[in-house]
Amino acid sequence: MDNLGRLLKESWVLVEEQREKVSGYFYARMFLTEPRLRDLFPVQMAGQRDRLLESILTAMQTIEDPERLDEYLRSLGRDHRKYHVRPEDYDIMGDALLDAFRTCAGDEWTVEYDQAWRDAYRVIADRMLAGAASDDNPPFWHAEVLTHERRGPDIAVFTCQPLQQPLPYKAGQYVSLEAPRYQPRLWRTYSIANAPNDENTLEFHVRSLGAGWLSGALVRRVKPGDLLRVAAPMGSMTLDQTSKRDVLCVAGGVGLAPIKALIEELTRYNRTRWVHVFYGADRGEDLYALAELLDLADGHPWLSVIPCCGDDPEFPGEQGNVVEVMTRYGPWTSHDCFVSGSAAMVRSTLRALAEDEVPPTNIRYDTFGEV
Ligand SMILES: NC(=O)C1=CN([C@@H]2O[C@H](COP(=O)(O)OP(=O)(O)OC[C@H]3O[C@@H](n4cnc5c(N)ncnc54)[C@H](O)[C@@H]3O)[C@@H](O)[C@H]2O)C=CC1
Repeated sequence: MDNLGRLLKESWVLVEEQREKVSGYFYARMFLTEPRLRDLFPVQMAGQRDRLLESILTAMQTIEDPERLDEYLRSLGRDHRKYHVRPEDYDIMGDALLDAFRTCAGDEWTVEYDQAWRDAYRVIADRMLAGAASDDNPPFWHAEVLTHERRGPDIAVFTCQPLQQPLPYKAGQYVSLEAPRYQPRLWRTYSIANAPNDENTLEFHVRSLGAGWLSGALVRRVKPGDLLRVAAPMGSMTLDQTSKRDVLCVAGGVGLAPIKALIEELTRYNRTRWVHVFYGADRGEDLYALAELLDLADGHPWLSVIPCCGDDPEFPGEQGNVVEVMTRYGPWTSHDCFVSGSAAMVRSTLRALAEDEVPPTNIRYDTFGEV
């Protein structure tokens, strides 16, 4: 690791236990300096606070992979066009962030750490600005909800269609969504669950265990005819069409969404690569898209789908969580691996694949900064 990476990681340790304090201080300082920026954020800030730190974490996790970091920051910049952020706002945010770190870290914060974050922030801001400047698409798309289907008490599958122009993306990517009618200015990321198609429709799978926030509205309130806003696509969990390796997909719960998009994409050109999909949920009734997956497997001999349940002894398929089951079928050493689910599930899968000695470059996942 180079010196900058070391300084960032060392200094992060001083603040990581105090994330809430850091983000509280950051937003307070930023809104004090530029009250106009307050209007970009939702009335209730509680669900918003972690977003900034998640992005910083993702950037730090990719710092040793310059190509991935560059693409991540550029797409984050494209995504941030939805806020109508001005270049000078980036300076205000950078000052507020450094101030928050300094205040929360206390005496152990050094001049070296300060300079390291200043340098890193400059790189981050420049790449995000470059990403935003090179994007000819609108800052966000208005999309009309076409279908909305509840699949159990907490899960919905819905489709929408961008109105002004198609939204170009790659299978496996995710976007920020806003439902202005129900939760104005509250943007959250969701993976697109279908491969790009001629009708330009986008499918989403959402689970919400509580009543509040955006997922709650998307599951329980949104209906056909509603308008959503969709920001620029992001994410690196995409297929390399030139790869000859077989494919392993590991999906936990609604983490199936990007995996389903990848499978759809593969059905268009794949003839030669074996594709194994492990799809896990706690109970059989939570495997909300199993029938569709099995239909796809029926039509494509290269595709096998292995459903599993961790908490349903009556389930006729595999028993155990998706990582345990996938491990039983391994090793996966020479596969291209795609992993999607909760942060804990992704972490556990990465550990299992490391034991199989899968090269990290053959593993794709997007965790929105949580792993
Ligand atoms: N691109 C991505 O990575 C995406 C991630 N997600 C995330 O996927 C998650 C899905 O949530 P739910 O549907 O509620 O599913 P869930 O969290 O109930 O988990 C479903 C299954 O995943 C496995 N699993 C979960 N935690 C595990 C662990 N620690 N170790 C081993 N296996 C584990 C188990 O088989 C479990 O039955 C959410 O956190 C969501 O944010 C959703 C869409 C895309």
